Amino acid sequence: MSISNFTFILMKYVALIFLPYLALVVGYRLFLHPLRAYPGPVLARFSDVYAGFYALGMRLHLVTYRDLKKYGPVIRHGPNKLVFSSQKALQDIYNNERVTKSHVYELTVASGKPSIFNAIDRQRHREKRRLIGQAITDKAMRSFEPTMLEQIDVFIEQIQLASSSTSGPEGSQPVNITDLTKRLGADIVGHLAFGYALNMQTDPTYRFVLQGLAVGSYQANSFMQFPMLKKLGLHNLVTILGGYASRMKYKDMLHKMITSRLSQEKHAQNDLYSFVVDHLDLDGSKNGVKASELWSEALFFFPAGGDTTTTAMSALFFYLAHYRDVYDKLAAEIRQTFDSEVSIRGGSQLSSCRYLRACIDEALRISPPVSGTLWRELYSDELEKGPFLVDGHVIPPGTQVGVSIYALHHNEQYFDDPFTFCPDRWLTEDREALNRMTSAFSPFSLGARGCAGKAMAYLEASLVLAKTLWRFDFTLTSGKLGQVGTMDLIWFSMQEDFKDGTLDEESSFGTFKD
Ligand code: HEM
Repeated sequence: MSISNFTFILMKYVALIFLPYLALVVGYRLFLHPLRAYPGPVLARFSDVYAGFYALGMRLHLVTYRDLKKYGPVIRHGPNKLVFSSQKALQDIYNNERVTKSHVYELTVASGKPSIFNAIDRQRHREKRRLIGQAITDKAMRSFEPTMLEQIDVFIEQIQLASSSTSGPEGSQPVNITDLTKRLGADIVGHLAFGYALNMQTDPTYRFVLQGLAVGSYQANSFMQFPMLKKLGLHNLVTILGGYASRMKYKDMLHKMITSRLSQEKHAQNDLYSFVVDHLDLDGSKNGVKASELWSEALFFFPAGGDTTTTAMSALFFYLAHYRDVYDKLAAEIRQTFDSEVSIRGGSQLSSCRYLRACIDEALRISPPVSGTLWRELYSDELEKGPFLVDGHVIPPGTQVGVSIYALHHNEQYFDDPFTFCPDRWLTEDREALNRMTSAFSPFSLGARGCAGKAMAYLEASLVLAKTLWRFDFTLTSGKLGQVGTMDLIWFSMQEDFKDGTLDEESSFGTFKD
């Protein structure tokens, strides 16, 4: 028998077995599955390909928003997935001791060791949270603040340098503020996690890490939506394409950071190591967090604390440049509160800047850095203890549930005119409206798995904004660069839903003047 004949017969038998199997699976998921009555796009009701496709295109949060509008407040967005968009569901899912992160988080575990982010076991997570959380409490932030301020001062100097390097048509050179905030975010986290000066703001040597982080987050997000991608070994492909040299460079950097820290005295830096070293389970007798695990936890700080805060700051600059009235009001508040740039630091004066806080909250609402659906499921030992209820729906065992943060933050039931950047909404005297909004505002998620670094995020964003506005006047760059980051409406026919001026890309250009 020739090879081509053999291949043909093989394919025929594969088709004969595989196609009926596929038909059975699709039929079961559409007509017999416990979630069959929930509406949603047909493809999503029987396959994860739907969510996977949009996750790969980085549009899943927008599509989820559109689908919730189209199909109703609870939709089936995967064979075993339900997405909700109410504040009641938010409480029932995330503020619930019976619920844990979904098994898809296991797909993000690197080198076989779960971190605080992807530890699913209740006890294991509690131990990690108790330990790691110590490095990012309000108290820890007060010790770390001088280091953060030093880095922010470098950031201000970098804006100064970039805007004055050559004169542009408006008298100063346009600056891509997103690039600068990314480097700042990573430098701050490098100090907090490893007590190490990566100096990405001033020296390009370690900037390759930013690209690696972006690929890592993209992969993790895609795998969680479409687990088949990981099963097919896509991550190996990325590693191969990324190349041996960059992997070696990364390992070398990690090695340097760890050995440099270990060569110093335990409490020489205000960093993660110093905050937790006395509580590590050094000999493995207490079943606690071991020294070897600490460095993987530290690595998680880069996406957790770097990427998110950077996105928030980038969004803030974007909206301030687009909403001149907001910009003027904020600049006036900062300049009236502080009489010099050096006096800007954490404390009562900074907290008294209510408009600043309102601007940060509004940016986190309109462009939440974590914008997707954070999947959860019932702990297996809770199955016998009574039904799992979410916003009045009894959730069948094995179902992953979540609330789309982006959709909730743009839900008109909670936020009037949700696509308008309006910090004043947070300063309303109307208690009922304020309570309604706060109940749905969840950029940091909530409950036991909510963000541990909230205090750090607010401190960093407040200091960066206050110092930049104190030193500079900035405007949106004119011409094409001024349009960077604006929503590309071609993707969907939903022009009525999304207004021009909504941040889409993670980039925005501004023109800065002293
Ligand atoms: C604006 C900035 C930030 C936003 C919007 C944000 C948002 C979030 C969200 C939504 C989660 C839950 C993720 C999930 O359930 O899968 C989370 C978890 C976490 N975040 Fe943040 N975050 C921010 C900044 C930070 C910073 C600065 C740190 C400090 C390093 C940090 C540390 C963590 C940690 C350790 C977790 C895991 C918590 C756990 O599972 O116990 N975050 N964050």
